Amino acid sequence: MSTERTAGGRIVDVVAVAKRYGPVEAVRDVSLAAQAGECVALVGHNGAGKTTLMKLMLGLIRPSAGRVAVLGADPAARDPAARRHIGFLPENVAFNPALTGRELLGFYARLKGEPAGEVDRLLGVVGLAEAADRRVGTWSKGMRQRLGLAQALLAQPALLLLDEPTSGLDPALRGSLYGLVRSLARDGAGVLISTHALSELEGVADRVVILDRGRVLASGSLAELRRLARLPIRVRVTVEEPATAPDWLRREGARVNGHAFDLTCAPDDKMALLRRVAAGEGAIRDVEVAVPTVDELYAHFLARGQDREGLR
Ligand SMILES: Nc1ncnc2c1ncn2[C@@H]1O[C@H](COP(=O)(O)OP(=O)(O)OP(=O)(O)O)[C@@H](O)[C@H]1O
Repeated sequence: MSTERTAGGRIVDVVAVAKRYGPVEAVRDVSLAAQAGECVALVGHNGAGKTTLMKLMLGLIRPSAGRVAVLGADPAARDPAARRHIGFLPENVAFNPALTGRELLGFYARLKGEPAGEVDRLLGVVGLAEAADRRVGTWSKGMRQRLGLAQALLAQPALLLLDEPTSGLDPALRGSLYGLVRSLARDGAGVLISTHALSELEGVADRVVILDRGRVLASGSLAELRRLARLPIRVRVTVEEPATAPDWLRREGARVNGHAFDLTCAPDDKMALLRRVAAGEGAIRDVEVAVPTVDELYAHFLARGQDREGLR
């Protein structure tokens, strides 16, 4: 196994990078890093700059400003040995439909100098062993996507770049793909995933980088982003009898569903509020606490970014 996978080793370093295509600033002053064993997600709407960042990490394009290092080297230096350590699943995987899964993966394995045994192993890893000898033209989108993932996993890459790997997959297939991603990260790979959907990333991404029109709006773990956003927490208190509910609850809460009151509070005030609710003893039947969803977090950071640029 390559030394680059030593726990905590820097796999990707993007420092103050800009990329311009003529008048279009696809990426502006972006810095991000991924360590060995870490899964980092690039999240953003269409045109946010996710694919451009992946192309920069693959060395397919060069930055207009700033610096990109992958496994300590310039990815655009065209060193084939360094390229072996990078696995890439493009956004739109296209395979020759007349070939079988085994033939296609065998072709990519030969390109990477991998032994034939790896083909069978990887077809098993992505759950395609049984379909391997059918032409991929007869496969579902999810099966083709998993073949793309198997191709990206050839040669045990130290860095895995997955560009919108779950687009078009049903929830069960998304779950199994993300399960695979987690196990690769546990084995020491650095994984970068791009996606439109922040809500998919709970329990998957160690860190999330939210992008909008080429710049980073926020980055951190989902827990850190929640703390940063300070979005209100919703508390629903159900009482035995509204008429005998504590005075403060009737005053401060919004009555819903006959027997319940909705309250909101800042994250730091949550425990104090729950203590007040608990002091209501017999009058209180139930309490539910709802933290902001990841979609609400995403909307918050997008809106904040647009406010700062005077776009709203
Ligand atoms: N080769 C190119 N020439 C000109 N403009 C480009 C080129 N590639 C990308 N862009 C522009 O750069 C911006 C960022 O594009 P990019 O493909 O990186 O976004 P993305 O976040 O991957 O979007 P999507 O979710 O739609 O794939 C867009 O405005 C896009 O039109």
